[in-house]
Parts: sequence; structure tokens; C-alpha cells
Amino acid sequence: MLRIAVPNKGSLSETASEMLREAGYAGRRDPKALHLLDERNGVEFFFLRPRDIATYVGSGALDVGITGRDLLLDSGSAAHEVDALGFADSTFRFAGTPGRFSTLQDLDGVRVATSYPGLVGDFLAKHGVTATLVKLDGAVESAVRLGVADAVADVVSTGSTLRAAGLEIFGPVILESTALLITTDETIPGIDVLRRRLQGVLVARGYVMLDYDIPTALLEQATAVASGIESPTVSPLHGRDWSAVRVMIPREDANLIMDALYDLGARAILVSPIHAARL
Ligand SMILES: Nc1ncnc2c1ncn2[C@@H]1O[C@H](COP(=O)(O)OP(=O)(O)OP(=O)(O)O)[C@@H](O)[C@H]1O
Ligand SMILES: O=P(O)(O)OC[C@H]1O[C@H](OP(=O)(O)OP(=O)(O)O)[C@H](O)[C@@H]1O
Ligand SMILES: [Mg+2]
Repeated sequence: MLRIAVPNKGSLSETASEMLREAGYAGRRDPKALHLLDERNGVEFFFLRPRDIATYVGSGALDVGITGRDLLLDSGSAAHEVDALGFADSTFRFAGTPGRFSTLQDLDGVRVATSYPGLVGDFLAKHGVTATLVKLDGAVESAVRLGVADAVADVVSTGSTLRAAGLEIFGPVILESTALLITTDETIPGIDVLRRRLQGVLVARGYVMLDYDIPTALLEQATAVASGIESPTVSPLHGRDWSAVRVMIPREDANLIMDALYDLGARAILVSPIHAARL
């Protein structure tokens, strides 16, 4: 039975659970449950704090887990990333009072507040900067205004939390983070199935199915507009010199592609969702 660590709280938890449900696994009925056995799919879920997931997976207590790249690196765990999961994208940045800092070297000798001392400490050491890290649990953006630090290092997504705290980003990007599937050993039985299922969810979210009819003489031009992941499926239309084409396209490009195909002479252009996929 594959043992999977899933975030129980925070920014990762809702989307992680949603992805697993879309991948066909059982969901928690009780939102506070710590453990869920999904016998039908041969997996067991453990709902843990996102920060602890790399520790459980790195120690081998659990086989595989979902966490952020920043949390994985901060933990110093022996686990490594196997797949990016397409959500919780963020950057990890330094910020301070506007005008006070401009380069990384300006941090020499000052206090930097963070919830990720492992990640930030490694980054500063690698760049030869000596700062005093002030470890906080969260809401680190308030640390400067409240006088416990001179600068902060934290997750930035829209930047609105920093702006609201009157802080400005400076210095290099510490890390680009995203949600990951992590393990110590991707050959553990069952991980391949989990990976294919999650990949299937990403395809179903990111792609749609496009169908259209086109005069056969224009087929080459039409399939050049949208050539699909492998190659389009083409079937003859009965009694006419037209062809029916079926191809997967990125969801975000669907309307642009439909416009281009219509201009070319395609008709009966239909887009439909993909509910699940194994490519
Ligand atoms: N605003 C955000 N946008 C995108 N990703 C985020 C955001 N905030 C946090 N994350 C990511 O989510 C992961 C977990 O962080 P999160 O803040 O949810 O955990 P936490 O701080 O332990 O929980 P909580 O904030 O509920 O106490 C990290 O990988 C982080 O990069
Ligand atoms: O750039 P933004 O879109 O504003 O997002 C970034 C903020 O989101 C997270 O906070 P969270 O809600 O997890 O609170 P925390 O700081 O207490 O962890 C993160 O720690 C930043 O504070
Ligand atoms: Mg947080």
C-alpha cells in the first residue's frame, strides 16, 4: 500500500486534495481527519503540516508527498522532487523598507526575519553574506515595522502582503517555488501509477479537445494551426470533399485557434473538456 503525505492546512492543502480527487482517489469526509485508507486504489493518505511533509518522506516513514520546493529545501530532507504539480507558484525574495537596501551585500550584519531559516541561511552563506536570522512562524512582513528585524525573506506571490506592510523587494531571487511530488525513491511500487494519474489531471486541466470540419484541400494548413501533442486524428466526411479533425490543444489558446481555423474555412468547430487522461 502506497503511503502518501498530503498537506492538511495552508495554501497547498485545498488544491492538493482537489487534484487527488480528480485523479480518482477517495477524499476526506471529515476535514480534520489525519488519516484516510483508500483500499480500492491501494493507497493510504496521511494529512500533515506542509512544513513536516519533507521530514516524513525524507526519513522513509512515508513513500511520497506533496509539498512546496521552498519547504523541501528549507527542511534539508533527503527527499527529492519527482514532478512539479502546476500550482502554488511563488518566488522567495528579500524585502525591506524602500530605499534602505539595494543589493544582497547590504544585508551584511543586519537582522533578517524568515520562517525558512534553512533556505535563507544556505543562500546567504553561498553568497558570503553574514546576517542574523530571526526565525518567525509566519506573518514575517510585520517584523520590520515592529522592529524585530531590518529586512525579511519570504514567499511572494502577488506582492500584496509586502505592499500592505510598506516593504519593497530587493536583491536576487532566492528561489522559484512550486508544488511538488517528492520521494526518496521513485521505484517504490505504486508511485508510477500515482504520477501518471496526477499527470492526467494536469493534462485534463490544461488541455481541451478540439473538433472541426475542413475542406480536405485545406487540411495541411489547418493542421499546421494546431498540430496536437502527437498528431491530429483525421477522418473523411461522408459524401463530401471535407475532413473531420480531432486534436488536443492548450485550453488558454482555444479561442485564438478557433478564430484562425474559422478564417481558414473550418466549420462546426467544437471545443469539449477532457475529464481524465493518460498520455
Ligand atoms: N500566497 C501564496 N501563493 C502561492 N504559494 C504560496 C503562497 N503562500 C504560501 N505558498 C506556498 O505554499 C507552501 C506552504 O506555505 P503555507 O504558507 O501554506 O504554509 P504554512 O505557512 O505552514 O501554513 P499557514 O500559512 O497556514 O500557517 C509553500 O511552498 C509556499 O511557497
Ligand atoms: O504575495 P502575496 O500574494 O501577498 O502572498 C504572499 C504571502 O502569502 C503567504 O502568507 P500566508 O497567508 O501563508 O501567511 P503566513 O505568512 O502566516 O504563512 C506568504 O507567507 C506571504 O506572506
Ligand atoms: Mg504561510
